[in-house]
This record gives sequence, structure tokens and C-alpha cells, in this order.
Amino acid sequence: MSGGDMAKPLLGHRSVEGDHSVAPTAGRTVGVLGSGDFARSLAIRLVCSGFKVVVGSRNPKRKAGLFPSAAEVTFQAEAVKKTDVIFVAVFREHYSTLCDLADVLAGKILVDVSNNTEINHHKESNAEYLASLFPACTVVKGFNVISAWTLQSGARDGNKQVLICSNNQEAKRIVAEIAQVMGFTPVDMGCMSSACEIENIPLRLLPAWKIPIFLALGLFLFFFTYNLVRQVIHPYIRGQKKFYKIPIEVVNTTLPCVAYIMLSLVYLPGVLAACSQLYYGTKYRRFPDWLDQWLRHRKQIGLLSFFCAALHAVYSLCLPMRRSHRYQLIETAVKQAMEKKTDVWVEEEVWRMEIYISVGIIALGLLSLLAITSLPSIANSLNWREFSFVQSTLGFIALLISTLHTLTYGWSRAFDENQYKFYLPPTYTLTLLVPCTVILARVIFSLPCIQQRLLRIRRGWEKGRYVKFVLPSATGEYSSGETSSNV
Ligand SMILES: Cc1cc2nc3c(=O)[nH]c(=O)nc-3n(C[C@H](O)[C@H](O)[C@H](O)COP(=O)(O)OP(=O)(O)OC[C@H]3O[C@@H](n4cnc5c(N)ncnc54)[C@H](O)[C@@H]3O)c2cc1C
Ligand SMILES: NC(=O)C1=CN([C@@H]2O[C@H](COP(=O)(O)OP(=O)(O)OC[C@H]3O[C@@H](n4cnc5c(N)ncnc54)[C@H](OP(=O)(O)O)[C@@H]3O)[C@@H](O)[C@H]2O)C=CC1
Ligand code: HEM
Ligand SMILES: [Cu+2]
Ligand SMILES: [Fe+3]
Repeated sequence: MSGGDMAKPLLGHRSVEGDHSVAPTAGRTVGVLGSGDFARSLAIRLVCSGFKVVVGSRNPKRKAGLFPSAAEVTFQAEAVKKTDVIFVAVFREHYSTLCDLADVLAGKILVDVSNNTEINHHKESNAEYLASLFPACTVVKGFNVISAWTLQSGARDGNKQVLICSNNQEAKRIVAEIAQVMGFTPVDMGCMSSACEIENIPLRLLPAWKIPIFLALGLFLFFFTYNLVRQVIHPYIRGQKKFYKIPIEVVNTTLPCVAYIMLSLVYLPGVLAACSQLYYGTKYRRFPDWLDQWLRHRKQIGLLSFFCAALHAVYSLCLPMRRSHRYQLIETAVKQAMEKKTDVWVEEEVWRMEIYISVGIIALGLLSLLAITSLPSIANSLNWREFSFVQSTLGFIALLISTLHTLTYGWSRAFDENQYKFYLPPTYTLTLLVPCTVILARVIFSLPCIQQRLLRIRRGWEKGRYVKFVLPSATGEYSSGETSSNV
């Protein structure tokens, strides 16, 4: 057995709970059908939490050695007779082989812990299927969101929630108590129809991140190919081999472009929403679905932007560290020595670099601040105004400063013909398009006349209603509700 270290927090937990709810649960006998990984971990955990455990197996003699000695391992029918609560740690495919037990199972609580291999694989959830096989039993769905590993290693780290649902309140309460004594946090998900949703949870992988990640990958692929053509393929056609540029230089022109465009895509939907509100003269009109989705994915888009920007900063720091860079330095030094040039200092170039690096660092600093405040524990310690100041105002300032960084990096080289390979403009001009549109729109929205109108709309004023109700009374009030009730 895995030892006393996991018993400690559980004992502590029990004493905090007090006697009334836990005492009758803790001494209870709990049954487990099946002797696989999950059954074994569950039995260990239950024993450690003070339960009596009986395991029902088709082959108890062979499996008994796998379980802690405190757990009784016996035949399925024997085990079921000794308890009222039975965890069914068997795959859905084998539920029907349990039908012989229907008589002994009648009237007892069955806990369905099963998972599927793909989302909505079957028409009905596993738990509902189990309930249909054993109509005389009460089925509770739960524990499927916990892995066998979590059960054994203790619920100290990671998510402690166990989602539970059932059509029977009393059965649900008993299973929730068992979960609590085991050190988990039971979450009531309502009646059996939630089982499907609960079964799908372990199959989902970062659902909110899917679209933002594809967006980032798509942008990365586009700019990577674009830069590859400009920095490697173009010289290759002219007979120069520049393939060494791929791992660092091409990546480090691609990453900042992705970071910068993603950052502007965080603030673009807010601008589009404001446009829509201005155009329709109301805030009560639903945004189209795509805009709604976009607004809800801003956090993920922003964090990915921060991720790319952080990588870009590290790549940038490593640029002078490379052997290729050293060779280039020596090469130019030798050339200049042969030409007997001593003064290589170009004041303009020096200033350009000092400025764009400094500005880049400030932008990354602001983005780090945004990323830190998006941690739930920190977000919860700020009030709405503070959070919105960091996210909306400081975030937009980060976009402005990033634009300054890109502009000073590009400098006058954007107008240099040599920078256009195959007529393709350098990426530092291309990436400016979306961000500058966003900035321009925000500047326009901050013009007093437009800002006033936007503010009024966001306080509930509506174009149509204003004309209908308020104009005749000529009070100048824009809150239509108030005005019409005063008349
Ligand atoms: C690194 C990083 C981390 C991020 N983390 C998070 C995060 O944790 N959580 C998160 O939500 N976003 C996060 N974001 C995304 C982004 O910062 C926020 O969505 C930000 O609030 C967007 O600002 P906005 O000004 O474009 O839009 P908004 O703040 O939505 O609104 C624009 C303006 O309109 C006003 N306004 C909007 N709607 C109304 C209304 N109905 N009534 C009255 N006034 C209104 C607002 O006050 C604001 O002045 C993150 C971004 C980055 C880069
Ligand atoms: N492993 C995990 O991390 C998690 C598993 N689960 C769920 O727990 C259940 C069990 O999973 P797991 O323990 O990993 O699976 P295993 O394959 O390790 O164990 C399944 C057990 O089912 C028993 N069984 C009963 N009838 C049959 C039958 N007709 N054919 C084959 N086996 C039968 C067997 O025990 P015996 O031979 O003694 O009768 C067997 O040991 C599944 O529904 C799974 O979705 C849920 C969350 C996490
Ligand atoms: C510590 C912070 C940063 C440092 C040190 C830094 C440094 C650099 C350097 C050295 C370059 C030139 C790359 C090259 O020679 O190919 C560059 C370019 C660039 N950086 Fe940064 N940067 C930082 C932060 C940022 C941030 C936060 C953004 C935007 C979100 C950003 C966006 C860009 C862009 C768009 C380019 C132009 C890439 C191109 O098209 O060539 N940078 N930066
Ligand atoms: Cu133990
Ligand atoms: Fe360089």
C-alpha cells in the first residue's frame, strides 16, 4: 500500500468536517466491481480513507495479490451482497456481462466511473446505458474525471473536483460524501442527463485554446514561408547559400510578426464591436457569432501573443552569440582594414538600435504585466476597474509601444529598394497593417464627438428610441426609460 503520507491530509480533512456528516460514511463498506488499474487505485484510496472495501472479480484468487490486504477480494456476486454502494470499474463494453448479477444488485447504488475514447461515441451516455441494464438500481455518474494515477498519488496537487450527477438525490449525497472523505471536492452537476457532458470532459483538450492556437500556427506558417522566400530562397537563386539562417534568423523574424499581429487581433474585435454599436445606435443588438467568439477568445490570443513575444526576446538576445555573427564581424573588420577605414560609427544606426531595443523591452514588460494579471488568483484580487485598466489601457499602450518598436526597427529602410526581394516588402512593413488600423480606429473613437456618442450608447441610449420618445419632450436627456416615465 502506498503508505501513510496520503493518510495525513485525509485525516486532517475528516476532523475539520466534524462528526455529523462524515462518521456514518467513513466506516461504510464500499464495493468495487473489476480488478483493473482504476479498481486497484480506487480500493487503495478507499482503504486509506477509512472505508471497508470489497472487490468483486471474475477471478478473485489470481487478483487478490494486487490489492491491499485490508481489502477483501472475492467473487462478483459475493462482493455485491456485502455492500450497498458499488463502483463499477469495468469498461462499458463489458457492462452486459454483469447482467447475471441483476438480482443481487437490485436496490443498490451503482457508481459509473467509465470514460469513452471519443466525444459522443455512443448515442446515450455510459451511465444511462448502465441504468437501462439495471432498472432496479440507482445509478450515479462520477469519478471519471479522476485518473487512476490521481487516486493513488493523492489529490494534493491538480484539480480535486469530482463531478457527480444522478436522478436520485439521496444516492448522489452518499457518493458526494464518499468523495469528500477521500479528499476530493464533489461538484453537483444535477440529474442524469448531465452524464454525457461529464463523460466528455476528460476527452477535451484545452477547448478555448483551439481556435487561438490554429490562428497562431497559421500566422506562423505564413510569415515563416514568406521570410524563407526572402531570406533564404532569394539569395539561393542568386547563388548564395544562406540556409544557416533558418533556425534563428528566419524564426526570429517570424515570431515577432506573429506576436505583434496577434496583439492587434486582441484589440481589433473591441473596435469592431464599437463600430457595430455606433452603426446600429444601440448596445442591445447581438453581435454576429464570429465576433462574439472572437471577443471571448481574446485572453487566449493575448497570452499566445505574449508567449511569442517572450520567445522573440530570448532569440534576439542570442543573435550576437552565434558563430555566424562572429564570422560576419571579422569579415567586415578585415574588409574595412583593407580599405583603411577607421571610423565605422554610424550615429543614426546606433540611435535606431538603442531606441528599438529599449522600446521592445518596455513593450514586453507591459505584456508580462497583462499576463500576470490574467492569473485567476491575481485577477481575483483586483476590482473590475483595476483589471480593465491593466487589460484594456495598458494592453493598448503595449500595442502602441510595440508599433514604435517595429517602426524604429524598420526606420527608413522600408523605403530602400534593396529590401524588396521578388517585389516582396520586408515583414516589418507588412505587419504594421492591422495594428495601425486598430490604433487609427481607437484614435478616431477618442475624438470627443464620437466618444460621447459611444459612451451614451454603452449607458443604454438607443438611436430609434431617442427619436421616438425624447425629442418631443426636448429635455436633452438621453436615458429614454427615465424620460418616458416622467412624461
Ligand atoms: C498577455 C495578455 C493577457 C490577457 N489576459 C486576459 C485575461 O485574463 N482576461 C481577459 O478578459 N482578457 C485578457 N486579455 C485580452 C485583452 O487584454 C482584454 O480582452 C482587454 O480588455 C481588451 O480590451 P479592449 O479595450 O479592446 O476591449 P474592452 O475592454 O472589452 O472594451 C473596450 C472599451 O469599451 C468599453 N466597453 C465595452 N463594452 C462595454 C459595455 N457593454 N458597456 C460599457 N462599456 C463598454 C470598455 O470599458 C472599454 O473602454 C489578455 C491580453 C494579453 C495581451
Ligand atoms: N484507468 C484510469 O485512469 C481510469 C479509468 N476509468 C474507467 O474505469 C473503468 C475501468 O478502467 P481500467 O481499470 O483502466 O480498466 P482495466 O482493463 O484495467 O480493468 C477492467 C476490469 O474489468 C473487469 N471486468 C469485468 N467484466 C469483464 C469482462 N467481461 N471483460 C473484461 N474485463 C472485465 C476485469 O476485472 P476481473 O477480471 O477481476 O473481473 C478488469 O480488470 C473504465 O470504465 C474506465 O473508463 C475512469 C477514469 C480513469
Ligand atoms: C525584450 C524585448 C524585445 C527585444 C530585445 C526585441 C528585439 C528585437 C530585435 C533585435 C529585432 C530585430 C530582429 C532581427 O534583427 O531580425 C526585433 C524586431 C521586431 N520586434 Fe522585437 N524585441 C522585443 C520585444 C518585442 C515585442 C514585445 C514585440 C511585439 C509584440 C516585438 C515585435 C517586433 C517586430 C514586429 C519586429 C520586426 C520583425 C521583422 O519583421 O523583421 N518585439 N526586435
Ligand atoms: Cu496507502
Ligand atoms: Fe544582425
